[in-house]
Formats: sequence, C-alpha cells, structure tokens
Amino acid sequence: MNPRRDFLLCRGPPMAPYGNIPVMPAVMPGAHRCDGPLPSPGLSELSAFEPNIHHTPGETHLSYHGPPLAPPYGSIPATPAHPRHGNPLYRGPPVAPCSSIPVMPASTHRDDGHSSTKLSALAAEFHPASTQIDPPHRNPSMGPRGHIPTGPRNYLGQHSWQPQSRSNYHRSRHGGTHHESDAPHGYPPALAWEPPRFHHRHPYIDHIANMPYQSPLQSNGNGGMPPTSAFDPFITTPNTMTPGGVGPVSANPYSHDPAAAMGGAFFANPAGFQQPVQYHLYAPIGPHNQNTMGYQRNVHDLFLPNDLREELQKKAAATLQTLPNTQLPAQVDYFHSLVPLDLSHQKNASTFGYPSWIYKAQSSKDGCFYALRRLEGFRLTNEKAIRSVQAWKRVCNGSVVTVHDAFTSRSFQDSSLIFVTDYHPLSKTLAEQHLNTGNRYPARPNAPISEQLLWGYMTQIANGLKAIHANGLAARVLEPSKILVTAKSRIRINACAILDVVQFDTQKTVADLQRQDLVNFGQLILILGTGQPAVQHNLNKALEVFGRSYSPQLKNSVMWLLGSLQKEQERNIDTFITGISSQLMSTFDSALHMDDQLNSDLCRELENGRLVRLLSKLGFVNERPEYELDQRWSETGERYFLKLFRDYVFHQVDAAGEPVVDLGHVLTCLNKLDAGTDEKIHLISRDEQSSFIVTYKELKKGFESSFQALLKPARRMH
Ligand SMILES: Nc1ncnc2c1ncn2[C@@H]1O[C@H](COP(=O)(O)OP(=O)(O)OP(=O)(O)O)[C@@H](O)[C@H]1O
Repeated sequence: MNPRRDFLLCRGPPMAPYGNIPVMPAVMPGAHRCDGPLPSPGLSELSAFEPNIHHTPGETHLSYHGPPLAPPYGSIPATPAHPRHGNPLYRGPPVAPCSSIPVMPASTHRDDGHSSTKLSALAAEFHPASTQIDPPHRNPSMGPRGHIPTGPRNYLGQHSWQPQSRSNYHRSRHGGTHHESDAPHGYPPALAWEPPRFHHRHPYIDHIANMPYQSPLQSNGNGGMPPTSAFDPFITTPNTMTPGGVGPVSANPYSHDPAAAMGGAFFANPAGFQQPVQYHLYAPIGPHNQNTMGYQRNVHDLFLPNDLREELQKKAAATLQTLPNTQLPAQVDYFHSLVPLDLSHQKNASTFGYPSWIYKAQSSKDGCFYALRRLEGFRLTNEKAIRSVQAWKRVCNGSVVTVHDAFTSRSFQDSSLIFVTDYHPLSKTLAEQHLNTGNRYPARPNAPISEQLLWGYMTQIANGLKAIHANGLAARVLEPSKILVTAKSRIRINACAILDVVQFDTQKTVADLQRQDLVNFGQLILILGTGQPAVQHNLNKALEVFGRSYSPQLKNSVMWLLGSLQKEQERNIDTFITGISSQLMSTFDSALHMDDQLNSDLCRELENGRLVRLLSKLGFVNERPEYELDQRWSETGERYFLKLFRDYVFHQVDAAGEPVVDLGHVLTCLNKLDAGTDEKIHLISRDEQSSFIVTYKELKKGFESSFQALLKPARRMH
C-alpha cells in the first residue's frame, strides 16, 4: 500500500509528536517545505471555506499564494519557522513568523534577561486561570488577535539554536509557584484542577524545543542549522494517535463486552484495540462514485447528499403542513388538522361509485400522520361490510399502502365513509407521473417509460399482489391513478379495501377477483407502456404499439396477464412471478444497490449526531454565568481552557482580521477533542496575555469533568 495514501486516509501526518498539522502553507519564503503527506486530508479539501489553500490532487504539499495565515489552520508548527524563534537575543519587533506560527501574545520577551517562559510545566500548584506572562510590550505592528504581522523581517544575527533540556526551557519565573496577583483576569484559582500536563510557554521559543526533528532553517541567506536528522515524511514512529500507530485493529471498539469482541472474527489481530476510539478517522464507505483521490474529501462527504436532504426536508415540511382557516371539519373522529391532497375539485365516481376525496390528517391517538380517503355520500347498510377492512390490516408489504382503519362519519355534513391509510408525503400517482393527469404537475410531454423501469414497476406490483392474494384478498383497483409513486421508481398499490366495503354484496369469488387483478395488472402495464389510458377498448392495437417499444419478453408477460381470465389454464400471481424471475433478480440487485447507497449516505451522517452532542456539552459549560453560586466557574480551571478552545475553534481571524469561517477546521477540532488525541494546540487568551499549549487529550479530560460537574446532584445550600 502506498504509505502516503495510507497516512492520508488515516488523516494524521507523520509529524509526531505534534501530530496533525492541519492545512497550512508550506511553500513560503523561509518556510520549511512540507513534503509530507497532506495534513488533515480528510478535511483539507474543504477549500470552499479556505480560499487561500490550493491543493493539487496527487501532490503532497500545499502551495500557498496568499498572505501568511493566522493560526486557524495551524496547530503547533512542525518546523521551526525561523532561527529567530528561540533566539533569546532577539529584541526586534515581533517577527512575522512563518505562516505556521500560531497566534501569540504580543510580548513575551523582557529586556531584563528574564526568561520569557513563565510557568513550569510541572508546577504542582499551577492554576491555568491565574497564569500570566509578562505585561505585553505591545508592538504597533502587532495586528488584532490572531493577526500575524507581515512586516519586514529584522534579523539580529544568527543564533544557533541549541537543544536544551525541557527543564531549562520551562523555568518558572516564580519558582514554579503560583502568584495570584499574576492572574490576568483576577480570577481565583480553580480548586479542582490538575494542571501538570498543561504547559504555558513562550510560544516563540518553546515550540522549537519540542520539534520532533530539525531541518535547515532558511532565512534570507543568513545561514541555517544543519539538520540533526533527516526527515522522511513517510516514516513515522509508532504513536498511538498517529496513523502510523494505528496498527491492526483487533476488537470491536463499540462492544461492551471486550472479551466477546476480542473473540470475534471481525477484526484480524487480537492484539488489543486502541483507546480512545479515534472518532476523527472518518472511513469512507462505498460505493465510491466520486472522481477524487483517496485522501480527498470535501465537505459534502460529511453530510447527506444535497438532493436526498432536500427531498427528506420537503417531505417533512409537507407532512407538517397545516391549513389555517379551512372549511374542513376540525375533527373527524380521532383525526384533526386536515389538509386536502387532491388539487382537483372535479371528482368522478367511476372508480368507487362515489366521489372520493383524500386528506392528510393527524391522529389524536398516536400523533402520526395518515391519509384519509373519504367516499362522499356513502351509506353503510351492512355492518359486516366495514369489518372486511380488518383483513387488510394484516397486509404488510412494501408495495402496498397499508390500510389502518375504516369508519363512517358525519363530520363533513353528509354521510361519508373514511378509510385510514399510511400517508406518503409528496407522492404522486402513476397517472400523474407518466400520463400527465392531474393539474399538480403541469402539462409536459409524456416521456416513454424505459423497459427497465417498466420491469421495476411490474416486479413491485407483483410483489404487492402476492401479499394481497396470499391473505385471501384481491386488490380490485389496479389503475394508474391508484398506484402511488412514493420515491424514485418506488411504487405502492393504493386504495385497497375500498371496493370490499363498497361492493360488499358482490357475488364474485375471491379467486375470480384475483384473476381479474391479473388482467387489470396487464392493462395497467399496457397503459403505462403505450401512454394511452383507454387501452381496454382495443387491446390488440395497444399490444401492437406496445410491442414496438418493448422486448418480446415484456410483451409476452403482459399478454400472459391479459389472458388470465381464460379458464383452460390456471393462472395466478405465483406462476407469473416464477415466469419473470430473471427480471426479479435485476430489480433485486437495484434494490441492493440502493440499500448500499443509503447505507453509505447514512455513514456520512454517522458522526454528526455525536458532534451535535459534543457541541451541546460545550454549550452547557462555555460562558456559563453561574454554577453553585460561583460566578466565575466557567472562567476558571479547565473551563477556562474550554473557553479558549471555543475561541480557537470558532473565533479565529485571518491575517486581515477577517473571521475564519472554516467548517473543516471546526470539524477537525471537534473530532480531535472527542477522540482526545495527543496533538497539541496553542490556546491564546482574548487579551493575548496568556498562552497555553495543551493536548486534545487534556482538553477532553477537562471537558468531561466540567460537564460531569454539571450533572452531579445539586448540593444543598444552607
Ligand atoms: N396515502 C397517500 N399518501 C399521500 N398522498 C396520497 C395518498 N393517497 C393519495 N394521495 C395523493 O392524493 C392525490 C389524489 O389521489 P387519488 O387517489 O384521489 O387520485 P386521483 O387522481 O384524484 O383519482 P380520482 O380522480 O379517481 O380520485 C394524488 O396526488 C395522490 O398522490
């Protein structure tokens, strides 16, 4: 496997230990060229949000043509941007760092020779809210928060950076103890905060101390440092949070029973599954029909396809639609909020013997929406007639609109018979779809139905008829206006049960009615294939026209159905289904493809619900005005970091001071928070006076404990 691709799919660059360097310009004067794999490839293609980022598929670096980027794109830089960084002799203005340097406080140096590093990373008493760096030498060249100045570079000699021990670099100004007067916001220190793993450092210096490797620093020809080790982006040390460290996955991470999960054959290597689960590794699940490289993603990959979302939203809106000031009855038995679904006021009684109207209504029993079909002026003479609907309740089939109930009503100021069926929002009838009837969809030429679609319709209707006949019933009404198209190519037999009630006293046997179903079925296909609603008047002519457009197999199938009334040969739906079995397979295969596609779409949304929960938790904690009478709760302890993290995620600005609206950045950060990765990020207080380097793991810990604090039972206050 191409290691680069492997990395990219895993979305973690090999630049451990700083982990992911999200999109950041690599080709900049003086900048180290990032020849490694694309950082955060999963989201780096969200270029719609990042106008300055140009990503050429297949290349492993980013070309950058814009101004230096502010930190939104950068976590902790992986390369020393310039020799000045870390040079304690440097007294010039804050230098426009290479673009990979994150936002930093305006001043971190003092002329008195004090180290600018303020806090020992290991200081036991460290309280993040009370840490402070020196009062800033505010330099006019310093832009707004998050703005990296881009002015002329001023190099004061070349200072070779010498790796030093961490302890040297992290001297505490106050011997590692906390002084409350240093608190930037005057906040009291948090009580239950475990600080040791948060580091407050000089951002110019300390990030260098942690460089995983050193590369020659280029700076206007002033020389550079020899590399201490060659960097190969495709070689990585195993790290639990880097892709190189992912290794073989061995057990089902979601199983509550690790023993059982380990024993399963699902994961190849039982060496142990990594914790925490790396939620931020989105695995693209097929089918893949995009013409993109393996590591490329765009924002649409993380959400439902637009057309599907639009369709579902429209259906939801249609379902919830109400009709104020209507003259319809407010209540019909246990239904209310009626909305008519017919758009035509002209109703003929040809199908049922009574004019029929159809409404969407909400049930007071269960709150669900149903379709009510009303037969106007119907008088029930035989109680048994309406009980025949009971048998229809047993018909549960994907190709039949389910019948739920039937009752008579006087709510419409007449005697009406009401049938309650499933409601399928925004459905059309086959007649509306293909025969241009109804005025909801204005006239347009009838497009001929493809043979494949016609076979699809036939198999679905056959499926519905099989279920109906198997229950000892007959559909009785099989015509284009009584077949619902509920989704693309998806149809259902509608208006079942009605003739059973209305023509209860009919003398015909069920067997006769079922045979008639087959004939009606044949006529229906003929109507759809020829586009002529009145084929029964001249079947031979219609068959001839039909035969010109469709295969002999399809025509023969229709003829077989039309001949179902012939007594000499027993014909039933099962025989028919056996006859068209080859077509059933192809329809079945289409259904499987559809199923795969929907599964894949579902996977895109899979993690979004989790992110909403994450955001909700953050919202509960961030800026909380008061907790247990402590008005500074959300500004102290780990909550303070969460606040800065919120700023880091949402409130960054670019070099021009413009808000960075980058969904990719947001998703990346939130996922890493949820996964609790070891990657470090640089948080800056709003007044730019405090700067912290924290790992997502630490953030997650603080995040969880803050949220759990909110959940604990309220203390009794006396
Ligand atoms: N169960 C249902 N769910 C959602 N919409 C439905 C349902 N049943 C019917 N409709 C819609 O109601 C409208 C009217 O349906 P109907 O069965 O009355 O057809 P029609 O074309 O008006 O036929 P007719 O003239 O015989 O009444 C159609 O647009 C159809 O899509």
